[in-house]
Amino acid sequence: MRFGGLTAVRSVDFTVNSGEIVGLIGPNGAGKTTFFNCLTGLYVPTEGTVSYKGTVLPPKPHLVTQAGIARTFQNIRLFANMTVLENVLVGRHTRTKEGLWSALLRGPGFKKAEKASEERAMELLEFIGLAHKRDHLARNLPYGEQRKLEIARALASDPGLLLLDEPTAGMNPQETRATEELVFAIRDKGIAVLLIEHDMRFVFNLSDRVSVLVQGEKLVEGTSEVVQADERVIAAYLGEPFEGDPGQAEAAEVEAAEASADATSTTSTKGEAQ
Ligand SMILES: Nc1ncnc2c1ncn2[C@@H]1O[C@H](COP(=O)(O)OP(=O)(O)OP(=O)(O)O)[C@@H](O)[C@H]1O
Repeated sequence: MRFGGLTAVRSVDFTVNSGEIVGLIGPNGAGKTTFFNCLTGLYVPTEGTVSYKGTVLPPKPHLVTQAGIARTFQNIRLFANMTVLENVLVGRHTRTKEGLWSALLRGPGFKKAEKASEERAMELLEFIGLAHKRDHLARNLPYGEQRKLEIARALASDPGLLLLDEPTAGMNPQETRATEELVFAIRDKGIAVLLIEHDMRFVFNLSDRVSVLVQGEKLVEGTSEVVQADERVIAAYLGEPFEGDPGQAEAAEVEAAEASADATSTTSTKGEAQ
């Protein structure tokens, strides 16, 4: 995927199998979200294709959802002034066959479909533990529940593959643990999960396989153990391997941090004086 002169994702060949949880990690700007956007039809890749169950997908978001791939976004994208139930029902629309006229006339076919959709939405709310809040406005939910609701909305399209973009961003440790259980439960339903995450403990704990993107290219892919031990990953992403006298290295880091803090406070003092 190229943007003008910038190649954001280069020759990334990537497969997710059913029943798998796969983690996609990499430093900021590595191309992870761009890769998700290519998979879901938000971007039309400059070269290459995305296939689902052996069929090449047209790069159009609604067709990708219809085919069986659903996603959440890095930032919450709920309908804040709609209820919890309504938000899930919105995610259901790709699976209802009733057309516009039927919906407008609210004929018997529409009412039946509406009832079935509502039942399915309630099942999903039970599954994520928000059934008791069905009539609450989305904006009034605590942050962790809003993220859960996004996942329920994505599940409402009955996906075979769920893409989660930083599902634990901004969560406290309890919410993160609950999300971990939720992802396992989703996998246990037979849905494949591909997730972008910066929380390394979360990603290595959950994933059957982890793929590392660096500057738009796949650096390494393997089990959590393999990836965590890979020298290139440690150097490029997890931090330099620890070498030499720890005392000296620490002292140098503290000195550098103090020097930069001094510089910042001098600048801000100057700023205030002006
Ligand atoms: N629509 C766009 N137009 C131009 N450049 C873009 C566009 N989207 C992404 N990029 C660039 O592509 C590169 C990859 O960005 P991307 O957001 O995919 O990285 P990321 O790995 O998801 O980062 P982060 O972890 O910070 O979310 C960056 O250099 C970014 O500036």
